[in-house]
Amino acid sequence: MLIYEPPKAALTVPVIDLTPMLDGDDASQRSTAWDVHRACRDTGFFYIVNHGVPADLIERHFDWARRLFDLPLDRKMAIHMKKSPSTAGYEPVGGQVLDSQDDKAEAAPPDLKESFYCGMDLPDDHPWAAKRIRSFGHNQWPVELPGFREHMVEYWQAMHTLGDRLLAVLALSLDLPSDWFESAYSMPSGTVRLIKYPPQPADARFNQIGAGAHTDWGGVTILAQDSVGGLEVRNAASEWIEAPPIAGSFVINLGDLMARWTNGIYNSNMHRVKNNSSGRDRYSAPFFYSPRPDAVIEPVPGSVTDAHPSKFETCTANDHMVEMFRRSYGYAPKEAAL
Ligand SMILES: O=C(O)CCC(=O)C(=O)O
Ligand SMILES: [Fe+2]
Repeated sequence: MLIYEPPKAALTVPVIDLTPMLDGDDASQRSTAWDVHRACRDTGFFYIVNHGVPADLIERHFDWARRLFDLPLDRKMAIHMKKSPSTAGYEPVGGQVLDSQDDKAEAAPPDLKESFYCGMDLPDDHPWAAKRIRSFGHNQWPVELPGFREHMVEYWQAMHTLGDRLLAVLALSLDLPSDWFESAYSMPSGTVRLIKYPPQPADARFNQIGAGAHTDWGGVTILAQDSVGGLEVRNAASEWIEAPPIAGSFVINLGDLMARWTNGIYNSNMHRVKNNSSGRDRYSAPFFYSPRPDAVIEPVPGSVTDAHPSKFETCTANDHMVEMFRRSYGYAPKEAAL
């Protein structure tokens, strides 16, 4: 368990304008890629603006999140994530211990958040849904909220498009062709998550906060946060700093698989959430964009040298994600073989 200490207020998470990736020339794309390179080596976090996702889609996303979490608890429990073979659905408060990466350390208290997951919306008999892997089908929708499913599918698609744009700039930032990640992201694992954090309660347990310190497990995370604040990130000097809300932005951070892919040159950094506001719930909406489950994660060309030998064992994307899920939720979904 990592003991909570208050963060510094320095804004060192850079803001990167994605305009060149939408309609820029080669030189402006390379310059953006270089900004991304520096951010990924340093904190592994950056904000993006001018990303091409309409503001009203993001606004509607938060409206649906509020409507979902406002449902009575028994209605939300009716779609508990344990009922889905792909773990899609509702996670009640206390359902996850995000500060669980080091499974030999003293156990941390559970997170003070509730959440909802949905993955790629597939029919149950689709070959990937039949494998019962996280993020592929078996979504559970709240019957009380007509239109919720259609919205989530629309948001999923928008994140998929933006995710591909980010992978292109990440590839360029590593001196690779812009389509380098494409084959690993055919039939990708994409998960929309909605999260609600109540204000930090006075009677919380020792070191208990909204989301305990953790790294993300997959490829790239695209996070929309509301105006409340509370996201904190560990910087290159291992100090905690705030990543405050910036209107119209997404926070981008790299997950463990991207760190493995780059042999640790890029950082999948620790972050955590504490809602210090008085009386305001905080809502956030990450999209986890990860390679296809059977993608073998080996260091990209140029990332292993004599001076920088290979740091990680080769694994499949799914091996790592399942293990991290098990550590934080205390169970592993029963999957078919890949
Ligand atoms: O709510 C946030 O700002 C971050 C959430 C997060 O880190 C996660 O879901 O992995
Ligand atoms: Fe996270």
